Amino acid sequence: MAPRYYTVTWDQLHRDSKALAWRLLERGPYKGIVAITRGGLIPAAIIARELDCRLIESVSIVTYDEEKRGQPHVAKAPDAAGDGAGWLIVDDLVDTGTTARVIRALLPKAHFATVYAKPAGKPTVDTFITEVSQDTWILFPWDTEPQFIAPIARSAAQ
Ligand SMILES: O=P(O)(O)OC[C@H]1O[C@H](OP(=O)(O)OP(=O)(O)O)[C@H](O)[C@@H]1O
Ligand code: HPA
Ligand SMILES: [Mg+2]
Repeated sequence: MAPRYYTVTWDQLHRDSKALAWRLLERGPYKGIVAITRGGLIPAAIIARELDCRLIESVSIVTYDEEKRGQPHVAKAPDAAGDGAGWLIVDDLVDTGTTARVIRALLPKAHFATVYAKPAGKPTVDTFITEVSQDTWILFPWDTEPQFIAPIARSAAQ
């Protein structure tokens, strides 16, 4: 069966990331933010701006090739952040929780936040904003572009 899609625009991503920043504010301050590249980079930048945090660390974990899941691979481990105490980890979403489990093993004491969460990944995340069903693929603005779509009447006639 073709996957369902949930399209996120830049504007929506900005608003949802700001909503996450509001929720995280009461738990702070944080020593710094660990962005999980690449998907966590833009939410992390928005949250860092709102929390007035200028220390940003990155971790690169590669789990997917487009929509196909593989074995998680740590392409870049954190340089600072120790065991994660006082640090905030930010990613765009948790899906199966595979990436989250790897980052939690690296930084067990950090607070882990994502903008979006699917049910299977929910137990691995401390704070998130919007839940999306497991059979839905989230289309982020950096993976899409606006294009011509035929009128409904024309596509329905085919
Ligand atoms: O909960 P999971 O099933 O692990 O899925 C979530 C992870 O998958 C995506 O990253 P991806 O591996 O596609 O790399 P990217 O961020 O560089 O696009 C997404 O950005 C999360 O990091
Ligand atoms: O639903 C998703 N959208 C984009 N990237 C992802 N990586 C895992 N799940 C997803
Ligand atoms: Mg990612």
